[in-house]
Order: sequence, then structure tokens, then C-alpha cells
Amino acid sequence: MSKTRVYEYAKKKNLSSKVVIDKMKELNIEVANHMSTISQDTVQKLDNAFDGGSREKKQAQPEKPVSGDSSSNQTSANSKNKKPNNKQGSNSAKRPQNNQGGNKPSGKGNNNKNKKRNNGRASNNNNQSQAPKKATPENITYTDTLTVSELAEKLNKDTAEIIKKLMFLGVMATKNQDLDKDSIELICEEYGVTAEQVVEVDEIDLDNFKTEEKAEDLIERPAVVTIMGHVDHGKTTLLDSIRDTKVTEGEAGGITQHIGAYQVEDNGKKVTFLDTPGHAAFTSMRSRGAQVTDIAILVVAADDGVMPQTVEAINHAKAAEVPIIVAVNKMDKEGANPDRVMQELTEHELIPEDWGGDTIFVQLSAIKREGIDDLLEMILLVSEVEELKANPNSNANGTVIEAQLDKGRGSVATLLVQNGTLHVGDAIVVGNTYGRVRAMVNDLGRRVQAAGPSTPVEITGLNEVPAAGDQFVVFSNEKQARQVGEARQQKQIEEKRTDKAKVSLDDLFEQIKQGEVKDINLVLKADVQGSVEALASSLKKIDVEGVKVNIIHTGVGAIAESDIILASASNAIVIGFNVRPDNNAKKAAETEKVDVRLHRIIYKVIEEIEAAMKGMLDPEFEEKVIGQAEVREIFKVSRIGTIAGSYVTDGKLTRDAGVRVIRDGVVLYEGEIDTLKRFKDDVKEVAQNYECGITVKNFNDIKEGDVFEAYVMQEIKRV
Ligand SMILES: Nc1nc2c(ncn2[C@@H]2O[C@H](COP(=O)(O)OP(=O)(O)OP(=O)(O)O)[C@@H](O)[C@H]2O)c(=O)[nH]1
Repeated sequence: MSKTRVYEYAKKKNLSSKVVIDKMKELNIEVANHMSTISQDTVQKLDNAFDGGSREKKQAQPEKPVSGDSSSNQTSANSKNKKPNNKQGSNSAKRPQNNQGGNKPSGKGNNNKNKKRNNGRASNNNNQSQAPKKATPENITYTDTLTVSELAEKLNKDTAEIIKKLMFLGVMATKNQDLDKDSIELICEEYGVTAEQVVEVDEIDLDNFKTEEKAEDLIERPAVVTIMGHVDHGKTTLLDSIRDTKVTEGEAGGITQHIGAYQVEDNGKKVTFLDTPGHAAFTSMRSRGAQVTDIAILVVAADDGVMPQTVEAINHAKAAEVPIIVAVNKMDKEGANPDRVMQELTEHELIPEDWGGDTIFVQLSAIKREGIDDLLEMILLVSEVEELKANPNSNANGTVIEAQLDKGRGSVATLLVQNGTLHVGDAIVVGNTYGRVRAMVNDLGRRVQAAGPSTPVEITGLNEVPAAGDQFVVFSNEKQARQVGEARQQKQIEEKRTDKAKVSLDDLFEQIKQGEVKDINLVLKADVQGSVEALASSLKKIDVEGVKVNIIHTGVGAIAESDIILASASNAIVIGFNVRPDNNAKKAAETEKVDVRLHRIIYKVIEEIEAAMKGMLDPEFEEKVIGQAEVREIFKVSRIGTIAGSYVTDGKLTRDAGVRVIRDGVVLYEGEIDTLKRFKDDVKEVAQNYECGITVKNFNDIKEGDVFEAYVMQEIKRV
């Protein structure tokens, strides 16, 4: 059996691997990737296929673009691969290796195995790669992406060699282009190198400061219980009656205090209840990464049965993988029908033990305080099964249950200690706040010095108010606590600043709805003063939901960088009427994330702004400028009209693209390309740094120095 591989065959035929793979697929020959072996029989079939057709051969000029950064004037089929990964993942469909499902699992599996084996040795090998011999390393590491030349350096190879390899994989890349994970792995595979993507550790992530516990240090801790269920089924009454029965029995003389959670004792064992019933609080904490609940009590009124929120609560508890105990409440009521409740719950996979399932059902009357002991007993039973453990002898960490600003005491937060023991005087970072635990009060209003695992305590001493669901960690070193706390605070401020998303038409309505936007600030630029005025007065007349259009700046001429800076500073949208942004403005708009809208018809501007304010903006398509060409010379041909001898300065021009003729930053005409030629030939597209001849449909007033802007309408993916 012959051992020809796809890429070898491709090389022999002077074709790219992609072309060969595509052809094999066309011929219904199974193929995974460029490394797949092909039989003699297949070689024969391919030979026939390629010798018959000439289309593919035309595309194959593998040697040429390697030396230069810009690729040759390719056909549109080939040019698809020119930029394999402008944005990570966004072009994945276009990457050749993604066409072959069979390839990945095996390749990845091997990598993973290697990864494990080589774990921790990555950097060593990297250093090794600096050795004078320049051997190929065993493995390489990277964080996010690598450019072609960075990859070449890591592999100790010439950049040109990597570019060539990429080409044989059907990927056209320049040396400074970022490669995505798949491409990096493919190239490394070629050299038998393992590529490991390492995740950058966030130094101020609180998880990094939690103590790692050894199994032998862990001892049993109380369960943390949340009560959930439908409105009026008796959650609050149940919480109150548990507390009243148990607290008065145990801690005599305590004045119960609402701190968001309380602890009761039964048979010498403690149970902690979160006293914000309902799944909203439960889920909002969970959405912030806090998993506090160990057991969920699902309250169902015996006279009402399973209701919508009962089902929601079940789903939330299931999603959190928290065991559920069903409390069938209101058993004292006349219409109480516990069997119906059980029956209805079986539909949600909560099957009573009596019926062969494993869900515990407790019948009770919260109001009459009947069945409370049974419920507690069951909670203790489930806790035992769950083997809930923690180490009371380490620095505390846990979650904020609730927090507020108190006039007299400053920031007050209820913390649930999940591991370790919290002490008065501890240096602590809580979410993005920090401080020293000044005083601790338990759920009975008593001052305490220490709080062990599963204990809720209210603390003071933080510099700011944290948020419910925030994590907290105690530091042995106060200085470190302050540093981490300050860094987290700083990061939050920065995130807020960048997060304070600039207004964009796409999410304007959302912001209006949330009350974040009351005025829409606009910067208007137009070709002539008359248009500026007409546009401004029409825009001011838009009246939607009491939101005011506020024109903060107008001007005549191209959109300049200063317009963008102004818009950025005042959170404005820029409208260009018959004008374009110049290059600096374009760059500024990108970095400042300023929404720039370009129009040629006044009513379209009004329509768009109005639609955005009403939340009716059509989100499906947006215009994407694909390239620009500069007119260098004009040829007047009597039968044809004006041919613009042009040079593509940016991107590419395609014959089916829309085109605008721009003179001094002002749009003169918008229409379609009529003919696009290279020398005498009609072509489908012309790439950057190439000359071409262009005629525009129904438009001949072209002058030297004019700019053609080519654009296509592109569907935008929403997340
Ligand atoms: N007869 C009887 N009524 C009860 C029982 N438990 C609660 N109730 C009554 O049912 C009503 C609702 O009880 P809550 O405890 O407020 O119910 P909830 O589930 O907390 O309600 P929301 O807070 O609105 O979600 C009140 O009028 C209670 O007095 C019980 O065991 N028997």
C-alpha cells in the first residue's frame, strides 16, 4: 500500500492541500485532513480528475506569495483563505481543517495526552529552544494567539517555511498575522511538537488565595439550606417557625436579628438557613459564581399542589445539582391532598421513597409548627449523606449573603463562612472591597470573636459595600490583603469605565429602557451647510418615549479624528451625511468604539435613529467596507465612458460590491461597479497593491485622486 499523504500529493501536483481535499470530497472519497494517507487507487482517481480540469491548477501558485506579504491576485475561491483568523474563531468555517470532522478528535486526543505528560515542563522546553543548535522543541506554550513569525521562532524554523506549510494547508497568512489555535496546532503537529495553550492566571482572582485543604484536615460542617417554592405556599412561615421553635429551645435570651441567614440546633447538630426565600436570590448568587446552598427545601402547599414557581424552583435546584427535600405544607387545611402533590411531582422526577424513588417528602404545617422536627431530622440525614466538610483551622473564605451601608456603622455585610474560621481582626478582601474585621455579630445579635464553617455573621470594617454573592478571603498578611483589595477595586473601576459602553444604535433601545440614556447625543457631519441644517432640524423633531435628541456638534466636510474624540467624550453617535471618515477618524472610531453611521438620504437617517430609539432597528445586516482604491489616471473611451485607472490601497475590490465615489472626503456618487479589469481581462476581484481599471455604472464624472470605496452587506451575528 502506498503511503502518499494528501499534502505530499498536493505538493507534487503543485496544488494546495485544500484543493486536493475538496476534490476528494467531490469524488466522495473519505478524507480527514492534509495528513491523511491516500491509496494508489485514489491517487489515480485524483490524477484523472485534475488532469481533466484546469480550474484548480490556475489557483495553485504556491511559491509566489511566500516571499511577499501580499498574496497574488487570486480568484475569489482561493482568496477566502487569505485571512484565516482576523478574529479568533470568527472565520472558523473558512479554515480548511474545520471541514474535516474526523481529524480533530484523534489529533486532540494525542495532544491532551502529551499535555498531561509534559505539564509543567513547558517553559523548560522553551528555554531549550534557545539553544545554539536550534533543535525543534518537544512542545511549545502560548497564551492567546501567535503570529506566524512568533510561531516560527518558537519552533526554530524560518518564517517562510511556516508560511509555506500554512499554504499547503490552504491557509494564506502573512508573517504578522495572528494564527488561531487550530492553525497553531496543525503546524505543530507537522513537526511533531505539542502546542499547549496556557491560561493566564489572574493574580487578583480570589480563588488563588483560598487555602487548599488536605482531606485529613476536613471535618463535618453544618448544611446550608435554602427554602424555595411557589408564592404563598408558606416559605416565610416555615422559616419563622423553624427559627422560633429551635432558637428559643437552644439559645435562651437571644434577640433574633435578621442578618440574611440563621442557624438552629437539633440533636446537637447545627443547620444554617438562608432566610431570603425564593429562587431569585438563590440563582442570582449562583450566577455570580457563588454556590452556597447544600440542600433545597421545596415547599408545596398541600391544598394547592405544584404551581409554576414550584417547577421553576425545581429546575433551579437541579441546575445547581443541589438535593431537594419536599416539604408538603399546610397539612392542617381541609383541602390538603398530599398524594396529589406527590403525584404531580413525579412528573418532575421527584419520586417519593415509598413509591420507589429517592426524594424525601415531609408533611407539615408551618403555621401549627407540626412536622418541623421531622423536617430537621431529614435535613440532618441528607447532610450526612452529602458528607459536607470543611477545615475550621484555616483562614476563612466564603460568600456575601447580603450587604448594605449603615448610617452609624458604615459598610455592613453578612458573610457565610464556607471554609476556615473568621476572626475579629482578620485582614480580609470581600469582592472588590477590603479591610479588617472590626466587629462580628451573629444571628442572635450577639458579638462573637470567631465564626466557623457554615456560620453566618454580620461584619463591619470594610472600606466599601460589597455585593451579595461576592466571594471573600482572609489573608494572613494585611499588606497583601490591601494590595489585592486595591488592585481589585482598581480593576473594577477600569472595567466600569471601559464597560460604560459607548452608546451605539444597536443597543440604544436597551439603554433607554434601562433609564441609562435620556439624551441621544449626536455629532453631525455633512457635505454642505444646507444638509447639516436640514438634517439637524429633522433629527430634533424625533420624539420617542421622552428621549431627547441632542446635537452637540455639526460641521461640513469629512469626519475627522476630532469629531470622533468629541463623540467619545460625550458618548455620542456620529452621523456622516454624504461624507466619510478620514483614515485617522476611522482608526479613532475603532479604538474609541464610537458608532459612526453613514448615509446619503435624509429620511434614512431619521428612520434609522427613530427605529433605534424604538428598539426596532433591523439588526440583521450591516455594511462592511471591503476595500479602497485610488484613481491614478483617467481614460475616456467614447463607447464605454470613463475608465478609472486605479490602485487598490486597502483590502480588495470585487466586481459585485457596491461602490462609492469619494472626492475630498465627500461622497459624490453611490452605485455599482460596471467593469473591473486587470489589463484586458475582466476579473472578479483585485487585491491590495494591484492596479486595475474600473468603470462605474451610470457615472462618468471621475477625476484623478478620487477614491472608490467598495462595500458589501454582511449579516451580523448577534450573541
Ligand atoms: N393553614 C395554613 N396556612 C399556612 C401555613 N403556612 C403558611 N400559611 C399561610 O399561607 C400564607 C402564605 O404564607 P407565607 O409564609 O407568606 O408564604 P410564602 O411562600 O413565604 O409567600 P411569598 O413570600 O409571597 O412567596 C399566609 O397567610 C400563611 O399564614 C400552614 O401550614 N397552614
